[in-house]
Amino acid sequence: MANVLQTAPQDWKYVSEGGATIVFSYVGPSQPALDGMVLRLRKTALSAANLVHEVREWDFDSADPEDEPDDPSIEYQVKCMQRLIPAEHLPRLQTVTIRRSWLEAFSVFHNPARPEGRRIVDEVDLTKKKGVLATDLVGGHWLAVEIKPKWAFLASPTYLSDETKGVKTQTCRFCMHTHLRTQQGSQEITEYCPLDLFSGDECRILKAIHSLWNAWVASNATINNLKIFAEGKFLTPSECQLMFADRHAAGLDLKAIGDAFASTLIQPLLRTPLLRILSDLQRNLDPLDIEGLSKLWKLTESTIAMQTLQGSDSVPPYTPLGGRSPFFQSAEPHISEWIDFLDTYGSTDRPDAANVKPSPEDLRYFLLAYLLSATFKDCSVVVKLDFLQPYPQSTGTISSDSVTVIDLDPKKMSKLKGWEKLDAEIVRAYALANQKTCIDAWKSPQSVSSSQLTVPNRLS
Ligand SMILES: O=P(O)(O)O[C@@H]1[C@@H](OP(=O)(O)O)[C@H](OP(=O)(O)O)[C@H](O)[C@H](OP(=O)(O)O)[C@H]1OP(=O)(O)O
Ligand SMILES: Nc1ncnc2c1ncn2[C@@H]1O[C@H](COP(=O)(O)OP(=O)(O)OP(=O)(O)O)[C@@H](O)[C@H]1O
Repeated sequence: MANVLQTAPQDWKYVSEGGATIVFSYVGPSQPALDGMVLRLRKTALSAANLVHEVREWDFDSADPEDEPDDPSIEYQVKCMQRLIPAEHLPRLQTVTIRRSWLEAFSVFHNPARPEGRRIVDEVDLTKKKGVLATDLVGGHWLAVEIKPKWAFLASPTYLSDETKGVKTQTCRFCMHTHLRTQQGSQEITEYCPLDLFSGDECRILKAIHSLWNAWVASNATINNLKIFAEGKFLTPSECQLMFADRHAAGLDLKAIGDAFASTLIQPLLRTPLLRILSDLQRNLDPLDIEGLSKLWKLTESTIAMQTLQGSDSVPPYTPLGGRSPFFQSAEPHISEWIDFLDTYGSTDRPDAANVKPSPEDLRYFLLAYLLSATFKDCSVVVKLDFLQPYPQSTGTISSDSVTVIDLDPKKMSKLKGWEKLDAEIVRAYALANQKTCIDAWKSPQSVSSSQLTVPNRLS
């Protein structure tokens, strides 16, 4: 196992972070186990961190790292993701041991490099004894473009309510969410629509790239849907000339640089099978929509309740979606259950979304499927590119396309309730808006005409 405890904080360089983790690339003295790798560490909210500092100041260095399981992303990738995504599109991951005193020094050293907006809400989780070492996708002699594409499909109408069907089958979730965010005061205005990026159509993918670029420029690189790195350096628009080989960019304005960027990025995006794989997975794993899933939860609960409490008129209250139901298994899935789920998902016996039964087995299947779909809706794609030329050329030093997917962490059952609430909020806000039409290039023509999931009136 690579030993990061023998490295100093200055042997690492801050790369970037998301809501849950923070990533550093190794820049210290050459050692085969660490060269070309990044360290991905879990974060914790500052309030939670303070609580832990107070209560458990004493024992972290002495605790045995073996007592802590590996970061869930490792097992999830090895046992699940590798069955769904070809290995060449996944980074290599391995577990490493860390220690509180090492993390403390590390965190103090690197905190100033973090964006203020992140620094005031969370910090490296000092209680963790394990981190993840991964292939460094941004740190070499190339341009790395990271796109967080988000939701790739329009909801299937099958289980939608009459109130939401019109909206959800016309406008994609990302565009509706952008509208809500704008209403809530977000300055990050974007015209990007994921359905363009996932369309497979050159003009539409170019449109998506230009929209991402414009939002990147307008936000001064603070949007989370597009990040650009040159030799590991996170770029802002004022540093765009670093995207070019030599000094070709001199005299080019941001519009011309955006054109060069789009005409270079379009090639790997058109060629890679990864976008289509992600879009198919998202769609196939979420055939019910959160609304259908919620109806299935209620119906399953009421069906079992009525069987259990035969003859009784008293109807139990519904457990919120994803909560602890007394009527069926609703715990967070363990890795062995994920493996069984994937066996079923890959078989001909998988439950039919057009004919869902209110049984604990079908419900459990669609719950896990939804969680897995959520992982693919929230992952990012990193594309390795040659440095730009002012006028696009077909030759390049990066011989084969490298398009890799990152952030494939498992999502938790406990998120379902929040997702249901957010979905309702997004659609409610959008119903009053001037609705745009998003074109889903891969929508299957057949859809079931009427909902099979009717919650009994007295229970709805
Ligand atoms: O709900 P969404 O679509 O806004 O996605 C969240 C992301 O917001 P985004 O829309 O990309 O700006 C959000 O991204 P940021 O932290 O805002 O960069 C997280 O990825 C979050 O996942 P988790 O809670 O860290 O597991 C994401 O939450 P999940 O819905 O994937 O749980
Ligand atoms: N293997 C890698 N090589 C280089 N950079 C990486 C790698 N993995 C992650 N990063 C960088 O670190 C950032 C944070 O990682 P990641 O997206 O996995 O975090 P997260 O907290 O899970 O994100 P989210 O908020 O989407 O849940 C990424 O956006 C990317 O810029």
